[in-house]
Amino acid sequence: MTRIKCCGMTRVDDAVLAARLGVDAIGLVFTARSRRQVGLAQARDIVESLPPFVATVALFMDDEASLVERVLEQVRPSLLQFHGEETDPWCAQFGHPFLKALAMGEGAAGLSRRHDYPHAVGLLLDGHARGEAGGSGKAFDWSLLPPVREKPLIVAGGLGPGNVAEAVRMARPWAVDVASGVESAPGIKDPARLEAFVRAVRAVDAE
Ligand SMILES: O=C(O)c1ccccc1N[C@@H]1O[C@H](COP(=O)(O)O)[C@@H](O)[C@H]1O
Repeated sequence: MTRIKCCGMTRVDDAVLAARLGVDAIGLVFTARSRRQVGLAQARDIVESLPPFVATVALFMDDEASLVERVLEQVRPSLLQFHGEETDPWCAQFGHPFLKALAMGEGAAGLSRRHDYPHAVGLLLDGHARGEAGGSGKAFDWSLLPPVREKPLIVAGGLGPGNVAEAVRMARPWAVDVASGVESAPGIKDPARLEAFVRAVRAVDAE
């Protein structure tokens, strides 16, 4: 079964709906480089609204270690996600499981960096170019995913209800991750689009 992460949650109601629809993980963006940035109290409210077995992922992009530490202490996310130029030892310093995002804007070059992160529990391949923020709605060539995977691979970037089935069929990833493709505005999830996204993934899983 393909896991689903819905990133850039800013409202309790959206997170509760995502959980009800069967989303496996929600993402909370703490970097100031995002239009979906949440504060600590807002993030804690969202995390506390979730039922058991829905994972929470705290996203950073070249942020200070002190911010990551505050989030770990006050929000207690299941996983960290690093979206910038962070190195493997830097990401590992928190002693908390993390995903490392690789920018797939230059195609296979991004994928070649997967060997640089031995401590990551998974790699998130996003369509943005190196140095750019994610959450931009840019897709990459899903046929680039290698057949042999040392770690879980998560496909992100430019996914939505209309193309996620094709992405899953082509790439057979561990999980898919979506932000802008299920929104009516940055950080505001659209219930119909979110439901259609989950349905599309589950339909391919059932094929
Ligand atoms: O969502 C953001 O605002 C964001 C900001 C900075 C780095 C990463 C960000 N989001 C991640 O990007 C992927 C792809 O987003 P989209 O679906 O193309 O809009 C998203 O899933 C987040 O993991």
